[in-house]
Order: sequence, then C-alpha cells, then structure tokens
Amino acid sequence: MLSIHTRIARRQLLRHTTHRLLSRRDFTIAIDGPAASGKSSTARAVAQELGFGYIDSGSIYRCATLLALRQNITDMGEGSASLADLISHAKVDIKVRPSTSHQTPSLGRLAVPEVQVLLDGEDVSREIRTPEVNRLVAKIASDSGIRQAVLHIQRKLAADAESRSTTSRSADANDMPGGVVMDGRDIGTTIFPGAELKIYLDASAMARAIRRWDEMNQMKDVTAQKPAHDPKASVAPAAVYPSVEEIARELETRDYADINRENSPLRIAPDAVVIDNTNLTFAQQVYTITDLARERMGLEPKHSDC
Ligand SMILES: Nc1ncnc2c1ncn2[C@@H]1O[C@H](COP(=O)(O)OP(=O)(O)O)[C@@H](O)[C@H]1O
Ligand SMILES: Nc1ccn([C@@H]2O[C@H](COP(=O)(O)OP(=O)(O)O)[C@@H](O)[C@H]2O)c(=O)n1
Repeated sequence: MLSIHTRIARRQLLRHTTHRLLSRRDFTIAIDGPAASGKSSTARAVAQELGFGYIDSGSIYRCATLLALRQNITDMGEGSASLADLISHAKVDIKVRPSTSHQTPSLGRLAVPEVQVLLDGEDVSREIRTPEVNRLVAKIASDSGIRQAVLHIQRKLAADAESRSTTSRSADANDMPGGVVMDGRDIGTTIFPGAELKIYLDASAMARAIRRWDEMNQMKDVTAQKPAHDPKASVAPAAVYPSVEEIARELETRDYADINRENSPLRIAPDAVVIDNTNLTFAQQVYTITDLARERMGLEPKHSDC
C-alpha cells in the first residue's frame, strides 16, 4: 500500500512528465529576405527572447564558398560534385553565445547573441564574411548539388538546436514549446514549408547598404583595437573596406542572383508576414516577431505597446 505522500509525489511526477511531453511540440520560425535586411541579428534576438535554437543558413553556404576558394573550385560545372562532396563531409557548427550586454549600440536596448561558425573545428566566423566570399557565394548557392548537401546540414543542425532548446528550458518556461529560428532565402518556401511562423524581412536598398557599411566599420574598429601581440591584430588595408556605393552594388548583384536562380530562389512565401524595417527600430522588429510567435503558441503577447 503506497503512502499518501508517495501517491501525491507520483501524481505530481506524472503531471509534470505529461506537461513536458505536451510542451515538447516544436515551433519553427523561418526568416527570409534579401541581403542585409536584418535577418540574422533579428533571428538571434528572437531566438534568445523565446529560448529557441538559432541557425544561420547563409553561414553554411558561406562555409561551402570558403572551401571552394581554398580548393580553387570556382567553376560550378566541373567542380560542383567535388565541392558538394567536400561540404557534405565537413562538420559545420554554429555556436550561439548568449549575450546580456549591448554589443551593437545602434540596436538599442536589445542584446544580440554572438554567433561563432566552426568549419571542421576551425573558427571561420570572420573569414566567411570577406568580400571574396560575398562575391562568390550566390554562384555557389545556385548549384543544385550544393543546395542538396546544405539541406541535410541545415535539417540536422535544426534538429540538434531544437532538442537543445527543449532540454535546456527552465521550469518556469514549461508552457513554451521548444523551437528553432532559422534565417536565409528559402527557409519558409523550401526548407521548412510547414514552419509555424514565416517572416519576410525587407528594408530599402540604401538602408541595407548603410547598415552593412556601419557593420564593417565597427568590425574594422574592433580589429584596430586589438592588442599588438595578438596574431590576428593586423588591420586589413583600407582598400579592403568598400564604400557604401560598392556595398549597395554588391548587395544588388547578390539579390538579383538569389531571386533569379532556378533552384530555391528568394521568394515571399504566400503565408509569410512581410515586415519592412526601413523605419523600425531593432526592438520593434524583434518584438513584433516574438509577439506573433507567442500568439501562435497560444500565449499572451508581451510587447504590444512598443
Ligand atoms: N531596424 C534596424 N535598424 C538599424 N539597424 C538594423 C536594424 N535591423 C538590423 N540592423 C543592422 O543591420 C545590419 C545587417 O543586419 P543582419 O542581421 O546582418 O542582416 P542579414 O542577416 O539580413 O544580412 C546589422 O548591423 C544589424 O545590426
Ligand atoms: N537559405 C539560404 C541562405 C543563404 N543563401 C545564399 O548564401 C548567401 C549568403 O547568405 P547570408 O544570409 O549569409 O547573406 P547576408 O544576407 O547576411 O549578406 C546568399 O546571398 C545566398 O546566395 C541561400 O541561397 N539560401
């Protein structure tokens, strides 16, 4: 005969387990849009706010491009199969470091987690954002073999991130499902067509070019501030940093290639919510998305006043 305490404890355990199983529903947020429209910074902040995992799908295409540059594969006719083979055997890791401080002053009161991209264990976070990679990445990403290889990496990273977000959830967040936020070009249309929330983020071409220019200049300042004994401290020559006009041209060329390619072009999914953030603050765009997500999860919105 079980004591009353044991029975109560068992009932509580059963209720807790049932609740956890029910709350293990996965919630996927897809954020697509043109270059420098704010996808990755927004996705990272949204993921942090909701306690979800985050995947930057562009960084996987950038890793494939870095491999292509290192192996001198620039002809997607002949090199396609060997590059697809290289990327599918490589280990791509996207590590998110939660942030409590404001790393980007222009983003105001919201903290944006830092992301580290590892390619076979090597930190390539900076190397995948060089002008050389920017120039080649859309060509590499237009190849169907490469896209197929990247798709497997994306889905695996998403499954890992989702399960981490569910198991690391604190007790008071038990009413929230686990989830993942992924940003890119075809997340809502091809990778996760069943995503619970799809966002198409856009901004004017000039706003995007100026933001990217600011970002590059901030990076230049950070590099310049590094102590002299740091082997990575060497400041790149000024010529490496393009003007706003050059950045605008590069973004336009890349967007044109992404919109007009045959495989998984950049499109607005019919069920996506379009957000033009040209005149929005960063907090406004993040809270619009987290409130939409909360609503669809059956929870109270938190920031309807901002
Ligand atoms: N609403 C906004 N106002 C001002 N700057 C923004 C806003 N949203 C994003 N940014 C900044 O724009 C730059 C490009 O954003 P990012 O997230 O890298 O874009 P994407 O991932 O689409 O290329 C970043 O420096 C980011 O901090
Ligand atoms: N889901 C995705 C993500 C990126 N890409 C490709 O990868 C490139 C780099 O993506 P990114 O998201 O890092 O680019 P930014 O918007 O950050 O400049 C894009 O221009 C696309 O060519 C893609 O084809 N599909």
